[in-house]
Amino acid sequence: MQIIPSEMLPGRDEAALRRFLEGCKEAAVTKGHFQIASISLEVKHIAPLAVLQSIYEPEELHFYIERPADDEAIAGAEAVVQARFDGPGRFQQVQAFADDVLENTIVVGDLSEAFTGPHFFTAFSFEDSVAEGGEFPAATVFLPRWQVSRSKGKYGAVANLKIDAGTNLDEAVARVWGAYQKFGAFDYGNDPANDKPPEQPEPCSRRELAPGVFEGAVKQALESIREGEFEKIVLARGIELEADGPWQPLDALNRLRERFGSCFTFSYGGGSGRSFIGATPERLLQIRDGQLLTEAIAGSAPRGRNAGEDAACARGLLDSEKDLREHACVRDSILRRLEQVGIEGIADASPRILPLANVQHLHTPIHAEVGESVHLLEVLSELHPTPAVGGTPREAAVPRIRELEQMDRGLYAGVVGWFNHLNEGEMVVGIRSALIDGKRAKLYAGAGIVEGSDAEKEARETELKLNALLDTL
Ligand SMILES: C=C(O[C@H]1C=CC=C(C(=O)O)[C@@H]1O)C(=O)O
Repeated sequence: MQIIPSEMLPGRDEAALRRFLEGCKEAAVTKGHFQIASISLEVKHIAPLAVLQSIYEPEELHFYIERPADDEAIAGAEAVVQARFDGPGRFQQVQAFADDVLENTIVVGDLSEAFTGPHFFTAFSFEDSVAEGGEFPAATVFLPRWQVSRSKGKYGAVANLKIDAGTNLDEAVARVWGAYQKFGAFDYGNDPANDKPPEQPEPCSRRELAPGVFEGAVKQALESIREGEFEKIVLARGIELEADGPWQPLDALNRLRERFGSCFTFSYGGGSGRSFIGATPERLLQIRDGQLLTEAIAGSAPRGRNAGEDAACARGLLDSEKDLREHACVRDSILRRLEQVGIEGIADASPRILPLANVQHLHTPIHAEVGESVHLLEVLSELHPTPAVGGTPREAAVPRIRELEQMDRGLYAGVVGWFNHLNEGEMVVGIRSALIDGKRAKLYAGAGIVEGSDAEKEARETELKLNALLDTL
């Protein structure tokens, strides 16, 4: 990646922008390869979700992630370059694709703040491969044409353009200049969608994706655990809702982020009119400044109706031998997997409580230092799926999941997130999520099964987890 000194910052005037893009075109001709021109600008207050909503096109790729508690949000829309992969090598393929794009990227602008420069957005399904005709590919990666972000009181906008020998520079300049004017002083009042309150369709039917399967699957899994086939497996159930009108995924997202401020609220649109949205508590991986954060979240209890009942539920969870065992499976597996890629994770010996609006969990944060030689996607490929959504041992448990659940998980319990050229990124686990497709929404929730689990109780737990999305939709 080539970085042009920021004094040459285009966007402050159109002539400088043209000179920068002319340079990119010359590079494209010389190298015989398209160049990505990436322009980063600090802008005045901007609300990434509102901007995304104003440019949202169901047929275009988009990505959004926010954790209100961190005061950070990033949105990207329209793919300037994209790729899809399938199979066990998908993480490596995404990395190779991004490396190739970055080799041919020329960056200019305000690069000192978070979320500046080009960012890649990704979505990985739970399984390595998806069946032909699946709703989303097993791996998608794209570099957006427009990216807007908020990070601790700073706001940024990035435009990425693909420039080759045939690019019409007048059009390219007009496009970026127009976007700069728009994002530089974004006018929320200009969006006709803001004139009326969001319309919320009413769900009119609900059906199980695999009727009558869940509790039987838990019993079968317990049998396999007793026979020593595996120690833990996470089994999920899915429901499909149909509404009297199309769901508005970004309106739903707005409600999710209000309710689940400590969760990662995300939306990924695959360009087929479908959106995968959710509010997940689970960070699979964050790397920034060479520091890695991940966490074990497993073991669940309801929230109480008052402080006393809530504390009693929390105490019950912290004292539950079964939940502690279920949790330890996840923590120990993450530490082992990190070790496989030469990373020493540091974790407390006993978990704490993570309270969410609808449920509470056992939680162990894990942190580590990562050397420059380990790529984020390499760590990701080792970690996914953790036993919080898969099982232990992974090789024995994960292949049984589809057979026991009798449904396709798709992106549920997969991974969504972003990464950049600095080997920084944030990847979260796609649980507490819904796949929205017009009037239809598929919602999934799972529960960890270990010796001592009770099928009925686990079914109730999945109901509690489903509520996160049900209440919102
Ligand atoms: C698989 C899910 O939750 C996982 C994450 C946290 C706690 C879990 C549990 O207690 O079973 C699950 O492992 C889900 O919400 O669909």
